[in-house]
Amino acid sequence: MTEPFIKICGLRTAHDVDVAVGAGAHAVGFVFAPGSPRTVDAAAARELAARVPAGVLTVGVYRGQPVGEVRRLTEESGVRAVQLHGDEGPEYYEELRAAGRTLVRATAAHVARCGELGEDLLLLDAPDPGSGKPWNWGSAEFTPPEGRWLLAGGLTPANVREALEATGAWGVDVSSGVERERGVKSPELIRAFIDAARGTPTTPR
Ligand SMILES: O=C(O)c1ccccc1N[C@@H]1O[C@H](COP(=O)(O)O)[C@@H](O)[C@H]1O
Repeated sequence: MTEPFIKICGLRTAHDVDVAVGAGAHAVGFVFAPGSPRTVDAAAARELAARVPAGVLTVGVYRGQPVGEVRRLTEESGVRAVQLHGDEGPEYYEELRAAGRTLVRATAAHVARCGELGEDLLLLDAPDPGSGKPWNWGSAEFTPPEGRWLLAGGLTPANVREALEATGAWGVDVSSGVERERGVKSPELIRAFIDAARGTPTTPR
């Protein structure tokens, strides 16, 4: 199995960003969706994103927000990718594509293949994103989509490897499973998650 793409989401402190990047995350996420314990504003995200090297993707996370608001927060923060957790249609995706962003479509629905709405990456998530609750990715009824897709929803250092092997996902995304309390990241769990996703034993650092 090749190394999976690993995104650590819901980061709010410079230290957590440095830990995730230093441990080998391929992407880091900043939540702009209102009502989350992880929500940051554009100015805070801009400072955090400025710490991230060019080879690591910065992602703004949105849920059901008007496209103008998504464009504004994305431009003000400088994040390179947009992750959409709503029921946006192809025109919405097209407008953001024209603005030059990488597009991540997040959904709990069955999707046959990545790219149907013009997205670059598909993210299959639980119905209640960011809740830490898993879904039935391990069941016989789940048919993985074609193309590049990320698995999220209730992943932890203890189950991420099994999840990757069971589903064949191209990558994984996590928030709750690397927190010591809701909205507060644990550097140790971030490192353990990345090591586990890669299939390497965790070493104390
Ligand atoms: O993290 C949030 O609070 C959030 C809020 C609104 C939309 C998406 C959100 N996070 C996404 O949810 C999954 C992580 O889920 P879990 O906590 O690991 O179960 C991931 O895709 C985040 O980007």
